Amino acid sequence: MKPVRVGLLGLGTVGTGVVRIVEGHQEDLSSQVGSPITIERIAVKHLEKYRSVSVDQTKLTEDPWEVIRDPEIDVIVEVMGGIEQTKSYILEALDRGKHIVTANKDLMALHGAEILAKAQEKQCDVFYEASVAGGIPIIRTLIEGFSSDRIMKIMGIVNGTTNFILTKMSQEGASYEDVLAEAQQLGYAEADPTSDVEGLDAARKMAILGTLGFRTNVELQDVSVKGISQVTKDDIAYAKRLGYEMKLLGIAERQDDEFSISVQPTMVRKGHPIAAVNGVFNAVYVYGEAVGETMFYGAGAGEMPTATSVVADLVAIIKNLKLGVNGLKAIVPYKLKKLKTDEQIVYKNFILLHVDDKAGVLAQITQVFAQHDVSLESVVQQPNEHNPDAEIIIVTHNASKANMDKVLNHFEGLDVIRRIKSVYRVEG
Ligand SMILES: NC(=O)C1=CN([C@@H]2O[C@H](COP(=O)(O)OP(=O)(O)OC[C@H]3O[C@@H](n4cnc5c(N)ncnc54)[C@H](OP(=O)(O)O)[C@@H]3O)[C@@H](O)[C@H]2O)C=CC1
Ligand SMILES: N[C@@H](CC=O)C(=O)O
Repeated sequence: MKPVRVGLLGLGTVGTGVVRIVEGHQEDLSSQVGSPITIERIAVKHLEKYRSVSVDQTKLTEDPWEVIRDPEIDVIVEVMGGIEQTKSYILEALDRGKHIVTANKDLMALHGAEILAKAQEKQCDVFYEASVAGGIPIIRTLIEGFSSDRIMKIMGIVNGTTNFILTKMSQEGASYEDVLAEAQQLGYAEADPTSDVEGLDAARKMAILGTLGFRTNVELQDVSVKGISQVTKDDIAYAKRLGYEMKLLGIAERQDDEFSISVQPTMVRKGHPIAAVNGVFNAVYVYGEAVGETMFYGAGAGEMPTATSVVADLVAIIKNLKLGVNGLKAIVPYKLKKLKTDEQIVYKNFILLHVDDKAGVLAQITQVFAQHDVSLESVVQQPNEHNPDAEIIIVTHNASKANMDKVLNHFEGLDVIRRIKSVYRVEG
């Protein structure tokens, strides 16, 4: 049995897990695919760096091209990160007939269509299961498991770092900065954690899920994005008091052939299964016209969960090699996309206002909502613990984004409003 030879780009958090699984599960893997799997070359940035897994030093190189151009290598596993330079490695590897596994959502969200088209042209596989929700096999589920259905909604906690931060802030009262440092140390955060906390990482993942779920070409700029860096402990406490959990939620919704897609901190009603997803765990809720509600849950980041998905892709490629069917599974979006307008995007809102503590203010404020056709589920006025202003806490019924924007613009010009303290989407 000729071994299948793998070139690994990156030996950081995920790469280390890949080596551990390929070595630790070798017997089982090779019996599944009918050949041994060997990691032949590994590209790293710093040759001398300490590695927590033992590797033959002669396999290491600081030049990824050496791995890409090695004629002995059949499959490239890219767990290095980066976008433009990494894209050029992948395209050249495909030109050379090598199959690709990647965990790189940045690359796939921005250049997935081009890479998949090249893969099809070269009859190569490009699999990217680990790029969304770490250890949850959601990509294969959307492509294969739901091929018969029409997916109407995908809602996900798809960033482990921010869920870890929000959970620790909510359950332990921990500070944002301390928990972010812990997430970095545990290998959950991106090299630049701004993309986690500002929602970009989740937006890239939602663009991938939207493309596969709605079978259209969702691009990153189609996703409206807001991260968690402005979420305060007070906001989390208000959410809890009202019966919600604060989550960074990606939401992709479709109506007929139009869709909207966003990532934003969202107050999720306790009792919705997604409200109970804590720590580094991710969950993807999928609503299909035929199947109804489904939900997929598991670790969204970290060495071994992510490596599980990477190595599963490797196994799938080798099985295809044996059958001679590589390159057949690239998804080609079949529809032109149509984004919903702000008039068509409808959801409930939580608004916290600091206002003058005097008679008539509440009536003035509720009037603004009525004027812009936004009806209210609940309104509470109470003194503010820390200053002479009063607080008004409002939860709306479903309202269009366009009308809510009008309300908020109107508030900007109202003297009695000291501050629009917080505005969040409400789900569930
Ligand atoms: N961490 C996670 O939980 C998850 C990560 N991902 C994705 O997986 C990929 C890898 O993430 P992760 O393992 O956390 O990242 P790390 O930063 O831990 O590892 C990156 C690895 O790539 C190597 N590397 C970086 N740049 C170069 C370069 N120019 N040439 C050669 N080697 C290079 C580094 O070398 P050296 O070790 O010498 O510094 C390191 O081994 C990213 O795309 C990430 O978004 C996806 C899902 C989950
Ligand atoms: N930084 C990402 C890693 C996995 O994609 C996250 O926290 O989810």
